Amino acid sequence: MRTRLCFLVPPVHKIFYVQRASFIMKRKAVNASPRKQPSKVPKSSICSYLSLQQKEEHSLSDIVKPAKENVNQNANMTQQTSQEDSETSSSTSEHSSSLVENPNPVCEEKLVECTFTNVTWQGNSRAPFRFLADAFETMEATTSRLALIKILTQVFRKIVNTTPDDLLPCVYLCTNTLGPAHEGLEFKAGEATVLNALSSATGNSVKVLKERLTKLGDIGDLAAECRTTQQTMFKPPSLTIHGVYQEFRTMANLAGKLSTKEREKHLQKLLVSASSKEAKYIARIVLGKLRIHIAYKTVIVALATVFAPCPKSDAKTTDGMDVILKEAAATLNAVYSQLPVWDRIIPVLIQNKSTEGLEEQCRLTPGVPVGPMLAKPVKEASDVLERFQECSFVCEYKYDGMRAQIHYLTDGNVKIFSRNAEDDTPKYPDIVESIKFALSKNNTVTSFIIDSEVVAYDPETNAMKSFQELQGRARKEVKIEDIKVPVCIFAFDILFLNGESLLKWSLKDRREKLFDTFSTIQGKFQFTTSKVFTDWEGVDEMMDEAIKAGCEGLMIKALTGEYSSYEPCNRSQNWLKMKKDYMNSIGDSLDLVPIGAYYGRGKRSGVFGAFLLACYNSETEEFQTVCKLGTGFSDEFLSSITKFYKDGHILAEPKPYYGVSDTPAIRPDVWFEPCQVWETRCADLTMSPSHTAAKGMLSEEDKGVALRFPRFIRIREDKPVDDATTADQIVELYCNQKSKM
Ligand SMILES: Nc1ncnc2c1ncn2[C@@H]1O[C@H](COP(=O)(O)OP(=O)(O)OP(=O)(O)O)[C@@H](O)[C@H]1O
Repeated sequence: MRTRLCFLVPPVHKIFYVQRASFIMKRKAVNASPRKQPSKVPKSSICSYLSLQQKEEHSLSDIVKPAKENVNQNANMTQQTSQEDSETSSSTSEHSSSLVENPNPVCEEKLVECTFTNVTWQGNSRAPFRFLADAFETMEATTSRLALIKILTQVFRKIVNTTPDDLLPCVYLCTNTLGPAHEGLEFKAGEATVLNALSSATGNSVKVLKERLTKLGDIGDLAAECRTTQQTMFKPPSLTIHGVYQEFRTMANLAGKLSTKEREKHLQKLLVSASSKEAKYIARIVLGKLRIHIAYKTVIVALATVFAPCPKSDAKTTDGMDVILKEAAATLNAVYSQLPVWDRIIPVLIQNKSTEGLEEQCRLTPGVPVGPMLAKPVKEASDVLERFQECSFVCEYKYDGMRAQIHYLTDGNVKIFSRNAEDDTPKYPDIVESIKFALSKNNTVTSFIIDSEVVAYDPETNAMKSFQELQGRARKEVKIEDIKVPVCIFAFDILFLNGESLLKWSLKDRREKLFDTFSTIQGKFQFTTSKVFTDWEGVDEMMDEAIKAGCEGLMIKALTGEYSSYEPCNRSQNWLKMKKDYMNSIGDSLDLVPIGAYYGRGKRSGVFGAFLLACYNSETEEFQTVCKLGTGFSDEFLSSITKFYKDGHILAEPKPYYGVSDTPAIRPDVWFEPCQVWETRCADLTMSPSHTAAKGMLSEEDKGVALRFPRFIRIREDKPVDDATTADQIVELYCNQKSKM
């Protein structure tokens, strides 16, 4: 993917290395400064682990150093990270002539020591949580991606070698999740629950704890501090990885009036048994703020390293291993994007002792949402034609609604999943009904997965309604008779039919299958309006028609050939999106997170008048500022948003993971919790000394990127904050814009 990017935008290749260099510098700065590490942001979408090749392409051989070398490394790995980073590019050639050992412990059948801890255990007991807490502590102090992968690989390898049953809970705890996204199991505990539990476990009053928390700024540090001062009469039983995970699941499953109190008791029990370090990470996990800098992609690479197939003896060179590791990571990546359920994948890995055979055993399954394919923005005909010169392409209306992946299960059940794998079925009983009608003439269908956009629709005028209308629809346990905002499904793809995955089929064949399988029902179930093209003739007219019909623009997709398969979770050039509004601007809107606000004056006095917006840097896990936003708001919006933030989303201090410059004009009057994503449009992007977005990733290293003439469009309720526009995307938009000037 990166290669394609480099091809289209040559400077980006350089940017990547500038980025790495600046990252090393930043690492040094972090070591030198007392400023806290950026913390993990809440809830990752299932897409966030992708683009593996983008940044790890040249790094895998570094992980495959001989085990002995790993063991002898200085235990304080964190101090070495910047050096390791700078050595990375030469590591392949350094080792290419020597034989390397396979990192797969199952192949080599030997125990591998961990450099970050001396905690050990036997195969007949459970893995101690202390082991994981040691790993978390080391990872927290590490920002080098390679070092993080190494530590995590050691963690997984050690567990696979001793108590493989602990691998599944370990993976969930490392990703700060309790189960697959579509199960929707959440911790359901806020700061108050943790403070109450800490108070009961340590004897400190909640008031004292709160005051201390304001000083420390981190609930984990508070929990660790409390444990250090707490004396216990009897030594409580040690915590295990499995035990902690099970306790968390029990807490999450509690429901009803007394559940909050019950949850506190469970948490108290854990905290009483925890050491200082364990308490720190327990408190953080419960609040979804683990702060160990790992995303799904790190987990995938680490697991792939542990379960890479054994090399044939002639492939035991670093280069040979590099290929094996990349393939293993690609396999695991592909499997996870089709079946994002560790409970299904990890037992197969353990049983097969390899990633081999995984694709056959872990397949796309109706009932489990697939990571949706995403699109890249384009703004000119030449971009499209350059991409699709060898094949015909289809233009479809880009509807302004919400993504819906609709599954039909063999037991006749229908499930509807959002873009973030949330189960939206209770929200759309009308869609369930429409699907059954659309299928009614075809009794050969036993199961399917289709991709579609749900749009608010007026059945009387047969017109589409705005996205805002759709957002106004009730969300929970909706009854058909209560529905006030009818919707129409616009189906555009089919991924699975009657037990067979169609992902690898060409879009042309998938569309034929889609049209053959379903009957349309006006205003309830329709196919996207689409036309096939081989050149630009007629595309502009179609764009005008789409806008007139109330759509955002066009989606442009390859019909045949290598670019036409369905790529779960991938935002590639295989799908292009073109929005009329942006054709004269940067090509796309941005989804940004408000992290602060400025009090309004004059007409806006009494409400916030402007906001400080940030993009998300997934590498450093920081929110980096990109503009002050003061236009595009209605008076009602400003009143309601002011109320929303004042009702419990204002912070006393900026989060340690907010990247904000010292420019006084940028400092907001109040800081916000990062809890919303706002779609924002702008005229163009410019380098700025006042903003920090993508700072160090472009040629002017001391400047960030800023939006010029930003304008608020709407709140993106379907996006979690770590799904906001990333610093990488900002760089790409900036470079695309520059190359067109
Ligand atoms: N015909 C269509 N084909 C595919 N996606 C469509 C279509 N019509 C509307 N969409 C919507 O457009 C989105 C594709 O744009 P993109 O992949 O960039 O998602 P996004 O980040 O949510 O961006 P955007 O803000 O443009 O919706 C899809 O997620 C889907 O919800």
